[in-house]
Amino acid sequence: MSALLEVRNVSRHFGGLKAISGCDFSVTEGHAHGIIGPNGAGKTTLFNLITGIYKPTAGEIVFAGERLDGMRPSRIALKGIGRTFQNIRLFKQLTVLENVRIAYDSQLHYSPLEALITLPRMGRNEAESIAKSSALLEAFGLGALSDSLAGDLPYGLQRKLEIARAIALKPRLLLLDEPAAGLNSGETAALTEFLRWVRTEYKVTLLLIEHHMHLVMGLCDRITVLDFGQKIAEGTPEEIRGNKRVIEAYLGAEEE
Ligand SMILES: Nc1ncnc2c1ncn2[C@@H]1O[C@H](COP(=O)(O)OP(=O)(O)OP(=O)(O)O)[C@@H](O)[C@H]1O
Repeated sequence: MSALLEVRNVSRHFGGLKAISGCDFSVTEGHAHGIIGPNGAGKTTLFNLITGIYKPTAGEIVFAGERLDGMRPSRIALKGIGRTFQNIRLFKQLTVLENVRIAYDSQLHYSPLEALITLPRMGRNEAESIAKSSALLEAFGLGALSDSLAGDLPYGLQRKLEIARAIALKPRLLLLDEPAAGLNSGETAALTEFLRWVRTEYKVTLLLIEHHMHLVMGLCDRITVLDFGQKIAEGTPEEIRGNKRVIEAYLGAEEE
């Protein structure tokens, strides 16, 4: 299987702080790939580099054979990289359906806001975006909640909705920043199954940052471990579980 994403010798410094230093790894198409590491290791910075929020200080980021570094975030999203955030970013005052429609409508030639405000002009496009959004919500088990306000959903379902909105844009690669944050162990187990389903159903490669080891070990084909901005290990869940440097990095973090 080929590499869908290649991070080549990437660094990002903030003044004197080396948030990411000479980081090298690749994500195989079809895999679920985990990024783990203690707090402040540089995981979110890495996501911000891949999605174009930050430009690398050095190095290259290649997606499907094309250099991404230097491209604007909106272009990178159109290339097929979706993302969910550590702190869920939904439009909480809009309904569940509207949250997904915004994703579909953003692919049309008018602005998402226009799409929601000037409804009579939309005609066929409107009907189509509602139908597609409704079908996606049904598939995600959120169909019955279409008319609820997103902000009224329990936390776990808000996470699911954020993933649905990302999937609406048909990404080839989906970046998930701590998808199990704030979930209990039962909910985390359900999320693990759910992400497995998402990967297969929508043929999407997953790259996820996560602290819940059950999820990482249960879902990921490969894991990259960061500490102080550097890759300290990479391998299968079994290899990572027994890696001395990884154990030391985590024990060090616990002692602090
Ligand atoms: N925009 C920024 N300006 C200055 N420093 C930053 C910036 N973004 C991140 N950093 C620093 O870079 C380092 C890595 O931060 P980052 O958020 O990437 O870590 P993380 O591994 O995602 O941590 P956590 O698990 O706590 O989310 C930290 O020391 C952080 O303070």
